[in-house]
Amino acid sequence: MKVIKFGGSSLATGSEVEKAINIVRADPARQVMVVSAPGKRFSGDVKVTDLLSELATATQAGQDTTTLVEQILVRYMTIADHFELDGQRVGDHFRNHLQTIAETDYPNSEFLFAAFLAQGEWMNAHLIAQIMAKLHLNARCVSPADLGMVVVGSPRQAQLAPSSYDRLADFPLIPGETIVVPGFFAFDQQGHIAMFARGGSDITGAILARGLGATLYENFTDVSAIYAADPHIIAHPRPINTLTYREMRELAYAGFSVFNDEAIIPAIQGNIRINIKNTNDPEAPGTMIAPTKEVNHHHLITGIAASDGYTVLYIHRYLLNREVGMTMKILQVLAKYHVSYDQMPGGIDDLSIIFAKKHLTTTIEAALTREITTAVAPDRLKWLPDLAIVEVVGEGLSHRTDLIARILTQLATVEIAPVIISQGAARINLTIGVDTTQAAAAVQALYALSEEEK
Ligand SMILES: Nc1ncnc2c1ncn2[C@@H]1O[C@H](COP(=O)(O)OP(=O)(O)O)[C@@H](O)[C@H]1O
Ligand SMILES: N[C@@H](CC(=O)OP(=O)(O)O)C(=O)O
Repeated sequence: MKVIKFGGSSLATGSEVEKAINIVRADPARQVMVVSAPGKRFSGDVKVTDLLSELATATQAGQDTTTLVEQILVRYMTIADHFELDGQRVGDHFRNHLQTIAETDYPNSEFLFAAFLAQGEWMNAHLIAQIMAKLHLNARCVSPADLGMVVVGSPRQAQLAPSSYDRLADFPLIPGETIVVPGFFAFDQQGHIAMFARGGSDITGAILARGLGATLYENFTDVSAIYAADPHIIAHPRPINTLTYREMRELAYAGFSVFNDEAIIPAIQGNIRINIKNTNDPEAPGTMIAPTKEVNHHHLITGIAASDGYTVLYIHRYLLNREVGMTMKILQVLAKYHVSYDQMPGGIDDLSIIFAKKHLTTTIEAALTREITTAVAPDRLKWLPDLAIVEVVGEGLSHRTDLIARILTQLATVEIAPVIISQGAARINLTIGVDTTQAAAAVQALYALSEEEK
């Protein structure tokens, strides 16, 4: 059995949904179809999930939401029309459904927000199951709750409760039948909707692949492969045949938005290979994400990713490394404000804590400055805003002693002086912090190096 997930970029229009359904019917092993909400139809278009985010905000503010609701519904009605389903009926059904969502009481605004955002996937899964039934395919929509998925934690960034896997293992898949499952959300113990992180339909697919014992997790999107660099930064970058889980996780974390970084974890736990493929070119082999691979000696650097939106807190104090418990005191302050950090490189007298900006506010920054100053009395403490992380990734990075030197020299040739450099003992990635304005230039320079480095 295979789990097959289609991203919003593959389900934005009726003709794309048709391609997706044809891909599912081409292989009877594709018994579990996970769907996202309709994505952008053209550059500048708005994803349904983003429209739902606006709807949540407008509903909370007590504004008139009629136009916004119709803007969302027309996306589904157009897809229904493509298959000669009654678009008006689909629209009426979903309008009532969104009305119910708006009238429900939620424990707080976070739950309300999650409940609204989840509806993009909910409506798409219901519509696609109806379309498949009209096409005389044996398909039905199954909710994450019916599968036994239960989530815990923040309603906007939920995690699967591990006990879900016991229930998933007992879910009876029927030979010859495809279940259509909405991605991106599930319910908590109290029955409230909670969503995974944005891009989280990939996570649902990976959970189902592990929990239902799939032989393969196929992830269909709008590119024919994962490329060695973001195609928005490099024109026609080199496609990658195989990535290891570790490589994918590092690259996804640092900007390869084609696959969600959290979604690799269930695949690792279940030892399930992931095949990224193109809905518009389903015969192309795509990229395989696997536990191990043969190192490509022509390209020891597998990929280069960049992501902006980071801030560094730099703390300097002489003999910092001698004082037992110093780091713990800093971490206690972070824990008090529920702030997680991304990385913490350091020297003998200083520490640099890298935060994703989305985890900070000006109030939190001020509180951290105040309390860390009290806790460890630094000689110097300063915030360095506007950091981008450039991640150079490859299982082969340790195969040449001069590779790290060449990476840094290459950056120097384009006059980029890294703010931060960090390499873990696994030696599969080099993290380079640069000013946000230099991120694209750094990727271009390092991609050129990865092409010439033999
Ligand atoms: N290294 C990369 N290789 C391929 N695509 C990438 C890469 N980095 C970023 N992307 C972008 O990821 C997009 C696919 O992700 P996304 O739009 O989230 O798809 P989906 O809606 O199918 O989940 C591609 O269209 C491409 O612009
Ligand atoms: N629709 C959700 C979940 C998702 O995974 O979407 P996509 O598959 O289009 O990246 C989002 O936009 O975050």
